[in-house]
Amino acid sequence: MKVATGQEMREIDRITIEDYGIPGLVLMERAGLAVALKVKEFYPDKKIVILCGGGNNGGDGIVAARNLHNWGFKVNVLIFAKKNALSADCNTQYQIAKKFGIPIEFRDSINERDIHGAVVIDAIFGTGLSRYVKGNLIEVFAFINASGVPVVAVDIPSGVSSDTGEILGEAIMADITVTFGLPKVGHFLHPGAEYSGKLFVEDIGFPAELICSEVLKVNLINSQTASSLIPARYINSHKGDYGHVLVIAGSKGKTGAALMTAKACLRSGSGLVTLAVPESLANVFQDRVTEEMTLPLPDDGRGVISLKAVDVILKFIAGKIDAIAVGPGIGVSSDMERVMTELIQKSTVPLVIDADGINSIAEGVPRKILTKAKSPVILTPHTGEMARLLSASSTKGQWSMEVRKNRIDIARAFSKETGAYLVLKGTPTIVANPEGSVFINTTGNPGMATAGSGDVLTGIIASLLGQGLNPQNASLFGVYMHGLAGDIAAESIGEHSLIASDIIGFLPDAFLKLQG
Ligand SMILES: NC(=O)C1=CN([C@@H]2O[C@H](COP(=O)(O)OP(=O)(O)OC[C@H]3O[C@@H](n4cnc5c(N)ncnc54)[C@H](O)[C@@H]3O)[C@@H](O)[C@H]2O)[C@@H](O)CC1
Ligand SMILES: [K+]
Repeated sequence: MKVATGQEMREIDRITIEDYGIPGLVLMERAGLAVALKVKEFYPDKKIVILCGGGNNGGDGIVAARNLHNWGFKVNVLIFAKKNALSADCNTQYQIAKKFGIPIEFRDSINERDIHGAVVIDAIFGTGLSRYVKGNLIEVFAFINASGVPVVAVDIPSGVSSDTGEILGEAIMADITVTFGLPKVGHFLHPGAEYSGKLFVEDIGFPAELICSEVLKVNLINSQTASSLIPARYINSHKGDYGHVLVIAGSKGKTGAALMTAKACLRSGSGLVTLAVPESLANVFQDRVTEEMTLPLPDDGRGVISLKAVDVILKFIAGKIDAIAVGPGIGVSSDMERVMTELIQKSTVPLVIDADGINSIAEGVPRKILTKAKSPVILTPHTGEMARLLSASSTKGQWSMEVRKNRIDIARAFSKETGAYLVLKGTPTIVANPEGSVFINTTGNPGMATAGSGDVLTGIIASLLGQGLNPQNASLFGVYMHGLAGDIAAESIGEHSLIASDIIGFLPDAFLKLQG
């Protein structure tokens, strides 16, 4: 499913009205009706207070009020705008609502009596929010939030930026948001996602070719996306048909990361997994692996692989390996930086680069090297690693803030610049491809913020690459399944106790759930 920015949605509104000839008032009728129906479904016996702005979001609110009034609900409309400053369509709805005898007041404040025992419909600002909320509206929004009344937001909670999910000054916290045509980016990025509550996307008649248009570059990764990407299993097949993944991971003190990456590969369907580890630790691994094979790599004597490992790896992968995962727990050294430089330029199979693999690039390899990659590369940084990739160390703090605030733009720009696919882990995880499209994941929970969670994701994505999914699909399906397994784990054992091996443990349930 596509996701729109505020500006894209306004353009869809405009084309629908001007080029297709559907009047704005018709769209507004359907929008307001959709909201009223949701209110009736969720709050059938309540008094309803509709807070409206003077724009078209307010117009939707007045239509909702009229329908609810017509169905016998007790409704009150409070308009937070000047009477002479209503948009044309909002004013039309205001005039109609007056004829229906609906109580309407123009206000600049609100009190306990207004909302006591009521459900509030928030129709103050929608996609037209263009600046910080100021003055008395700050108090109105804060008062609604503190009151604890149920809130249904029209299109997007007032005060939330449709483009970034930022709170512009203050915002109303909704239990339910009813949006139209397409979800907006601000519904999924934080804190907008928390403010939106449960989201419903209602069809109000926008032309399908507009809301499915390739011009829209932000997409959602949901169960439909994932269902369409499940790698096939064939009756007449053998392990060689499901890919052989080489996991290059682990160093002294960080053996668990390597093992989890390899295990996640196997649990995601790989036919064969070889774990390449520093040779001084080979015995440690030998004792702990079960289904995996091991490949000892020359190391520097301190349990971190040395530059000589490159030749061993390149020789090993020739004609035998389908994908490589490199980085979990591997350590950072000047040799590792050179190993990464060589691998990126010489690997004949796709690479998933994570953790210390990313840190090595950030520390000592100009990221330009990624444009010289011989095979597709997927990077899977978390916020801190992304900041490191983008910054000189002196500006790391500033970049961390930037990555937190601007996840979509940062991911998109990096992928376009380097030609690498980017999986920017976080809440939510964003996938970006070099053509400028981005994908927002919808699974996952705070319980997954735990050591090793990223190593598991790396293993899943590498496994999918090995099974023949292209880098984009392996990333999309991988992040969805990782989050789904985490969600099932959280349902079963709670978020607090969730550890990374639980995510691996619940991968089978995730596959079963997706397959219905
Ligand atoms: N014809 C259309 O374009 C349709 C629009 N729809 C609804 O209309 C909404 C968009 O309508 P509008 O573009 O009129 O915009 P809004 O109704 O979201 O708000 C615009 C008004 O708020 C003012 N404003 C913006 N930020 C402010 C701030 N921080 N403080 C004070 N005032 C501020 C603007 O100057 C403008 O007067 C959508 O979210 C949706 O609910 C739907 O009815 C479907 C059709
Ligand atoms: K709103």
